[in-house]
Amino acid sequence: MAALSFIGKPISLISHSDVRYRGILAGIDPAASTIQLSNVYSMGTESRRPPDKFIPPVQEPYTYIIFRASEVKDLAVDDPTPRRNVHDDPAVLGASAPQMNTPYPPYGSPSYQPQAAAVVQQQSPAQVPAQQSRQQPYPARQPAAQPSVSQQSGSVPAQQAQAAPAATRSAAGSRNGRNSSVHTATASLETVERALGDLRVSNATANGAPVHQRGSGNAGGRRGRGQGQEIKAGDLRVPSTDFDFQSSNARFDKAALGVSPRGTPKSEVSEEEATGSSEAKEKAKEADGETAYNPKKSFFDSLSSGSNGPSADARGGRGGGRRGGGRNRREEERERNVATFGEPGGVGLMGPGAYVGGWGGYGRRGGVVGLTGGIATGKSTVSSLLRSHNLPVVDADLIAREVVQPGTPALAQIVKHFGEDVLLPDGTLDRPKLGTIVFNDEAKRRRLNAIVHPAVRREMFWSVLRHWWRGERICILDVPLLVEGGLWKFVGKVVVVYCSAEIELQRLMKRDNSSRAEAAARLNAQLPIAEKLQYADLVIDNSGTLQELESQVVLFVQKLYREAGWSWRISWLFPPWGLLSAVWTLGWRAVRRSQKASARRGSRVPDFE
Ligand SMILES: CC(C)(COP(=O)(O)OP(=O)(O)OC[C@H]1O[C@@H](n2cnc3c(N)ncnc32)[C@H](O)[C@@H]1O)[C@@H](O)C(=O)NCCC(=O)NCCS
Ligand SMILES: Nc1ncnc2c1ncn2[C@@H]1O[C@H](COP(=O)(O)OP(=O)(O)OP(=O)(O)O)[C@@H](O)[C@H]1O
Repeated sequence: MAALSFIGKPISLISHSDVRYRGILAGIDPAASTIQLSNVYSMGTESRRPPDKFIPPVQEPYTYIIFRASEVKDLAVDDPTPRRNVHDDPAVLGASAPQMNTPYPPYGSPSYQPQAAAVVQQQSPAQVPAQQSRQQPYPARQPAAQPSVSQQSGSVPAQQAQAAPAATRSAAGSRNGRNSSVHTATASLETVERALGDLRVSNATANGAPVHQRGSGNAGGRRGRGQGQEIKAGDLRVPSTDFDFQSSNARFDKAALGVSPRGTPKSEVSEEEATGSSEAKEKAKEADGETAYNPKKSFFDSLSSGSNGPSADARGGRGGGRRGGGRNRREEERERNVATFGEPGGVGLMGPGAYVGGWGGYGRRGGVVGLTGGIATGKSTVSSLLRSHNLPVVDADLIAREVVQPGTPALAQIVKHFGEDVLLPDGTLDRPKLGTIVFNDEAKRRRLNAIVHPAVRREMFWSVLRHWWRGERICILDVPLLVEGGLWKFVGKVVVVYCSAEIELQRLMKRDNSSRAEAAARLNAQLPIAEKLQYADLVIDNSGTLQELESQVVLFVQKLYREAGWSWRISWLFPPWGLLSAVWTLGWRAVRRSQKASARRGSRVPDFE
């Protein structure tokens, strides 16, 4: 877990071939014993090798490279300062435009492979159309051809390239022995994790910050993670002191990923697009090329005040699909929610302003909490835990099932666009069949989204209002596409349930009993988890055991309740106050976002963009 805390940090990695790579730590896969970096620059051998064995740097960044841990010689967390432009460096003759918004590309694409044996897979962004790279962060197939040294030789003359750039201090440090941030990863991922774990401890101590003991404490970095290695129930210690989420989140350094939150989410298409009018198609094109947030397509901006909710008997649905157990659980939870909060449709007096106002008074401090993550990172598991702590959860997946029950307008639209074939004999939606269609065809998925999402939004809106009306001070929105749909801007907190893409894939395959290709198709339909981290106010790291997850959730709940305090009551009793504070909250968040964005612009380390 300690090593994972460096996800999102700039890393310098030296392979046994003496090539140094700089990139953002995007994942560590204990099963495959690999380390993934994104936005990677190959710095070449610099002066670690004699001139006749010199390998020059490559100017173009690679969207990602996966390294064999056993072939990693040195690993360092790069000091982001000084912030230099590559053009300031005498070694650099020229450079491509900084890479923005480049998540993991498809593993299966034909790609050039760097020479170092440490490299398992890599992808040059130039070879991946922006949209494709966005859409296919995870491989459905195995990697392409092996490295070619000649291809790697960049246009930088050896002599110039040999002058080690100033920004490569940590690697230089490793050459000259060791600087404080360099650790040797001799032969295993465990060692890499330990090195990072030790580094974390030493950094915290050096900064005067307390070294936080959580669960199994720093030993977490040393124990084998995941892969069924469970800690005994008796080993689980829930600390009585408050968990320092702030410093925990600081470890998931969003800015270090170098992708502006404004730039990444892919907006959803409108209902018009589903009908395929030319104007709508134009809009869809814009959406594809669009990098900035588009309020017209954001979640709440397209809210309708009319309820289009499902009939009471819509609940329950087929449930099964490919993950029957999970769905049954959701349905049971839904039953409990209904028992507690009643059927949808009761509250109709307040518009969206009141909704935000109702929650906005403590939006910053809890209120409506957006829970998201990648597919199968554990959102539902976290939701269940939150419910067991009596927190109300509005589940977008569940609502998405309700709004397509027989007799609903959304189902009629689906049949119109996808044909009767997507119906089962009993008239319900054949979810696995539709899933196979839409997760392998982006246009069709967007069309489905355009049909289903507006109905989901409306229902979620009313659902949250009901919770507020009933005096719930906290409401969790479990929305897989929170970031993609733009809703993240309208919640008080964004909580991302994280695990590495590989763990995600493994859990998805296991849960759905699906092939790697099927699972990858689903995973690729979403923004990569590493990118979602950038939107997080809090990260729940679900890379470890369920017990570890549970202890994080316990602390998270304590924090939520404490932060919610009492001030929410004012908003509840006096809605205009709620409205005002909502405006304040949203304004405050917008200012924070733009401050962060300009800070990022001002302090950009081009190598990591
Ligand atoms: C395609 C459908 C019929 C497949 O149903 P199935 O029962 O196999 O999957 P289920 O609905 O349980 O979804 C499982 C997970 O897939 C992911 N997912 C679902 N839909 C989408 C989508 N349109 N885009 C990206 N990821 C999606 C989410 O992480 C979700 O948690 C169904 O997912 C669907 O109707 N999707 C469109 C509605 C939607 O976007 N739902 C997500 C929350 S609003
Ligand atoms: N810490 C863990 N260790 C092992 N398995 C886990 C852990 N957390 C979750 N799982 C399992 O991983 C699978 C995915 O979890 P879950 O269904 O909660 O994910 P999700 O994010 O809600 O998925 P989706 O996006 O499809 O809704 C489930 O089978 C769950 O039991």
